[in-house]
Amino acid sequence: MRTSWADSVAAAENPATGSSANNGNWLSTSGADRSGYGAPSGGSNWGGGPRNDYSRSGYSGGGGGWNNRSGGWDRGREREVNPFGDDDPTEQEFGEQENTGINFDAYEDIPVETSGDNVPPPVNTFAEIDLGEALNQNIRRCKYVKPTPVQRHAIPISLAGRDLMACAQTGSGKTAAFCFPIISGIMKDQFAQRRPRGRVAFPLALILSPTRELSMQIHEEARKFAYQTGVKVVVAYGGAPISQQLRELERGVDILVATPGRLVDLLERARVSLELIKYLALDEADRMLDMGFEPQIRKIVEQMDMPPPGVRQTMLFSATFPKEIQRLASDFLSTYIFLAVGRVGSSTDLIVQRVEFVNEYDKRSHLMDLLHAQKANGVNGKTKKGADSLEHWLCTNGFPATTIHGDRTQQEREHALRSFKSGHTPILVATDVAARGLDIPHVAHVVNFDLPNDIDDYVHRIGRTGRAGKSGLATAFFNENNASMARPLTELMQEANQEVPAWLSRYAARSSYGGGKNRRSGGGRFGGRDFRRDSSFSRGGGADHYGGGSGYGASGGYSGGYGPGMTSAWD
Ligand SMILES: Nc1ncnc2c1ncn2[C@@H]1O[C@H](COP(=O)(O)OP(=O)(O)OP(=O)(O)O)[C@@H](O)[C@H]1O
Repeated sequence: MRTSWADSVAAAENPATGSSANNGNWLSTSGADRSGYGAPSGGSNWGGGPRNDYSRSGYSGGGGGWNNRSGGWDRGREREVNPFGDDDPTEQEFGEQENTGINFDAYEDIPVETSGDNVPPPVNTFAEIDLGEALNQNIRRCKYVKPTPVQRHAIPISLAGRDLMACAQTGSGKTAAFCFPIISGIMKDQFAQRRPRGRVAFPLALILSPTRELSMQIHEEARKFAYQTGVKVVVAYGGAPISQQLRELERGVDILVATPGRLVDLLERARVSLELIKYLALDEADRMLDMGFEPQIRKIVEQMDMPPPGVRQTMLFSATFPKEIQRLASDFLSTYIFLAVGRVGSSTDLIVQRVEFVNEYDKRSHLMDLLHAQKANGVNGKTKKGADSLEHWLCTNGFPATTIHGDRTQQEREHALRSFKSGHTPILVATDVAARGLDIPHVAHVVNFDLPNDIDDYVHRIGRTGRAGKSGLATAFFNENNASMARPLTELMQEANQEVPAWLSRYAARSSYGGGKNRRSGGGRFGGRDFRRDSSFSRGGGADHYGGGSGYGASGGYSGGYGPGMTSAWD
């Protein structure tokens, strides 16, 4: 999969789609391999936490023990395509190569903070968790040697049936952190096999994400994790023919991965019912609850037939969690645990961040210098932008580029992404439609050609590099127009032990926050901090309560080894 350019740069400009900031950024990639392989699991007990079982019509809740669900994946009538693409899955399963290139030790000293009542203790290995043999085998196939910090904490919490708001660095393995408990929960669920099949699909789990490409990616990952478990994963997103998605749904679905718009469409056509949802996961949850998506999410979660909080289990994940969004999100949760793991690649210094002062009219020639330098280093770049013109300009100047933004057709978007991922086109110019979640191996360089207006958007953009323990480089072009970013950028860089140019510090000293968006949501080393810790938080009446600072009682059903109710430790 590697290409002539060892790595590539993707640039993204930001014309319209998606979130608040409509500026550009750049990524770079070189395709190829990932991660490492993990020791086989042992098999201990389930978390056995205080999750309620929900008695719905005909649903008797899950019994104990493993449910082989032999008929689960289309009840044995269809052959499941091997998502690993190797026809002999036993080969390499317990393979020699483990996680080449991955430096997960970089995550070892990441700060972790949890708050809430009776927080289940973290695990150190996958072997400590009984996820079921089929899932364990897939973990080995994925070459995951050991859980990343967010997985170490989030998986036991979710397996114990607890609601969770988890804030963890970009590229740190959040997808698996919510997929594993969902898949193993469904595998254990006796009822799962007895659901009716027909025109209306009744998924047991719903995973929502803000962009089509991210939904596709989560679907691909989840299919790997669920391979041969009997758990069926289906994806539904806009811009693609609905008929095909309907056919897939009719064949049966356990986990539905969807973008909100297409899901609302399916619900309104009465082709999907959320009545049996046991697990709800929102990826990029802060984005899903900002102004752009909140009404659709409320409609899906609160106004259709989904079981309420406390009946279903809800998991919210993102690298950033502003307090005002946490407040909104708490409507969806019941007695939840807040988990914060580090910030960006920041604490681990995985991403080298540079800021250069570049006047608006100089940006293109500056970019050219950057790309030439990168090429000379044997590294290549791709860019994408709401910036077809930037793409065109790059191409005419000898830098093969493609672009992804909301004005392109879905087919064009997918083609651009494939071309960039494979290394065929080494530069991707992108808008914020590609800022979140996309996991493209070997992105060497993210260039913020136009800085966003929101520091959290910056965090997600630069997070397209420096993933899964690898190092990365991010360059931002800064000028007078970005004055409001000076202070949050300076703070973020300081936290991440980055060199802050003196001129940027001077800008920061002069500028004020002006309130709102760019007030840092994190507090220190985290991309978010439990808003319930604020003195202004009212505890009145709601289902949620916050047990900060307390110890754990045996009543939680856990067998020892608990930390304090709120921990702040270097993991
Ligand atoms: N335990 C593990 N061992 C090795 N690699 C892992 C492990 N868990 C996840 N990965 C790999 O790490 C990469 C990043 O994971 P993922 O895309 O889930 O990150 P993320 O936290 O969701 O990032 P973002 O905030 O950008 O959405 C993926 O390529 C994934 O396969």
